[in-house]
Amino acid sequence: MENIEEIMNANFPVILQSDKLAKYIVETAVYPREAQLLKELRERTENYPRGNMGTSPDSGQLISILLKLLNAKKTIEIGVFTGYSLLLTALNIPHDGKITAIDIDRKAYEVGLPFIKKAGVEHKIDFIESPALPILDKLVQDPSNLGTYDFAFIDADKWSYMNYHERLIKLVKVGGLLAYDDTLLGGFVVWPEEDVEAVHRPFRKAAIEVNQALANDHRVEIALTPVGDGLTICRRIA
Ligand SMILES: C[S@@+](CC[C@H](N)C(=O)[O-])C[C@H]1O[C@@H](n2cnc3c(N)ncnc32)[C@H](O)[C@@H]1O
Ligand SMILES: O=c1cc(-c2ccc(O)cc2)oc2c(O)c(O)ccc12
Repeated sequence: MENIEEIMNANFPVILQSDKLAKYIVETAVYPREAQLLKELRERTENYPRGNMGTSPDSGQLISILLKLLNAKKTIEIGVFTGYSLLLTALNIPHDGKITAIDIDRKAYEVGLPFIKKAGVEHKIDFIESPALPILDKLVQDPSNLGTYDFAFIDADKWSYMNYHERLIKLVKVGGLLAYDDTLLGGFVVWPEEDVEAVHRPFRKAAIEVNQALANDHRVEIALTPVGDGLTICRRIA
C-alpha cells in the first residue's frame, strides 16, 4: 500500500471523457430533479475536507429508482462520509424502513446529520462507527440476519470490496441488490499502470480485481453501469 495520506488526498477524474457531456447530464437531468435537502447536503459537503468523496448525484438517481423498484425496506451501507447516499436511501425507503450505516468516521456523518434530521428520516438510520468488516462478521454470525437485506451499497475502502462481498452476499436476500461504487475509477481501469499517477494505482488495481471477481461470481447477475465513477449493480440469484 502507498502512503495512506497521499491515497486519501487522491482525486478520481470523471469517467465521461467529455466535460461538456458530463455537465449536460447533471444540468439537464440530475440537478433539476435532486431533492432540496440532498442538494443542500451536497453543497455543504463541497466545503468539507475530501468533499469530492460524496456519491455522484447521477448514481444517486439510479439508486433511488432501484430502491423503489425493489420496495426496499431493510438496507445496509458501507461508507457514509457526510451522508449523501445515506440520506438518499432514507428518502427512498418507507417510514418503517431501516438502514444499517457503517463508517469509521463519525465526524463526517455529523456534518450530514442536520440535513437527515431536517428530512425527518433519522429514525430509519442505525449509524455504527467502526471498520465495516467486524460488523459484517457479527451480522453474518446471527442466522436471523441471513438473507434479510433488500439492498446493500458499498462505497468505502476499495481494496476491501470482495471481503465485504463475501459477507454481504449472505446478508442480502435472493433477488436483492448489492451496488458497488467507483468500479470504473474515473476510467483508470483501462489505462496502462505506468500512465496512472502512483497515488491512484492502488485504487486502479483494486477496481480491476473487483470487476474481474464480480464477473466470475455466478451467485450474482451484474451490470457495470458507467454512471458517476462506475456503479456495479449485482442481483443475488443464488
Ligand atoms: C467515498 S466515501 C463514502 C461516500 C458516501 N457514500 C457519500 O455518499 O457521501 C468513503 C467512506 O468510507 C469510509 N471508510 C474507509 N474505510 C472504511 C472501513 N474499513 N470501514 C468503514 N468505513 C470506511 C471513509 O471514512 C469514508 O467516509
Ligand atoms: O478520492 C476518493 C477517495 C476515496 C476513498 C479513499 C480511501 C478510502 O479508504 C475510501 C475511499 O473514495 C472516493 C470515492 O468513493 C469517490 O466517489 C470519489 C473520490 C474518492
